[in-house]
Amino acid sequence: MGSEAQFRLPVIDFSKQDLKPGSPEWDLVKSQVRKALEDYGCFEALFDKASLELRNAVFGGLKELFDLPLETKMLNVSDKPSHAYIAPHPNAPLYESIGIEEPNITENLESLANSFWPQGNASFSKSVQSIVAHVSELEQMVRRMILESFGLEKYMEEHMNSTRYLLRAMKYTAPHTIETKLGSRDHTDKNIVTVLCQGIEGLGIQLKDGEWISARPNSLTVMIGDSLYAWLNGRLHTPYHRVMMKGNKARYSFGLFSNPKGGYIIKAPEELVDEEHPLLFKPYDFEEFLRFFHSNAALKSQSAFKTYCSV
Ligand SMILES: O=C(O)CCC(=O)C(=O)O
Ligand SMILES: [Fe+2]
Repeated sequence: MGSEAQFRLPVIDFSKQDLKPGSPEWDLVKSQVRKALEDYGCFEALFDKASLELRNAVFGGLKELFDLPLETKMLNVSDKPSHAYIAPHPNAPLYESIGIEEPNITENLESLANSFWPQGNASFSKSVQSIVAHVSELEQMVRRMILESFGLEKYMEEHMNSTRYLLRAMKYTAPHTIETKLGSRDHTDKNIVTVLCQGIEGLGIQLKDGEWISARPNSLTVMIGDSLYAWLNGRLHTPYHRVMMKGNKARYSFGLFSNPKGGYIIKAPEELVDEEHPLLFKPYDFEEFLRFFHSNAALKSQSAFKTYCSV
């Protein structure tokens, strides 16, 4: 990990002024997105609206957040285990994270800031609100392009309305070592689309041939999760990824995850199922799957997702 030559993810430019559905620029980017997601399951997005200045302001806010006492961070309670505060754990001693549900709703962000800081934290709320607005715009463009590229326009509204966002902020403590240490073990994401933003290097992505490559420091990485893989009946790739750490710098990152809403049944459209492409997954409810994922039964299986809903 770590040498320039390894920064080999496809890079796709979303910063063009007139990137509007139907324009030639849109169609060009759409074909790049489709190809990258078939081959890698992810790509690096260039998106000026989520500027470096704004990202640095967010990372500054996250540092303040993670510097709070443990008892304060534990106040971020949620009935969903993956949405709450996760403290460093013997299996992942460098990692801690905080989930923010529906961060695109201003009141959610403000009530979170109020639970951490007695007077709130206006600059934290403002920068997070702004990055979420831009990154969710990018996420929606990507999904729109994916559906269009498969000729699934008639499902667009249903698909867009069947998800909600989760923002997860992450801190990886510096290991103070020369050799690399595991920050977060290899996994595929369970949701629809993830957009990850890292302040410094550390994110590794596994290629289809098993080789690991690094995402660039300061990059925005867009990747596909298991639920979109299932909905598309396996047409795009879901990449394994992990975080490796070395040296003396703490690493901050955040991910905006589009998650299927509870109660919505994920089922591949009939257009994607035929003799050549038999149905891969039984229709399922994401929140029921999450309950299975956090149960003991899931711990025993290689891939909880496949155990839960493979045909
Ligand atoms: O910190 C990162 O860059 C990766 C985090 C990740 O893979 C996840 O939260 O699912
Ligand atoms: Fe992940």
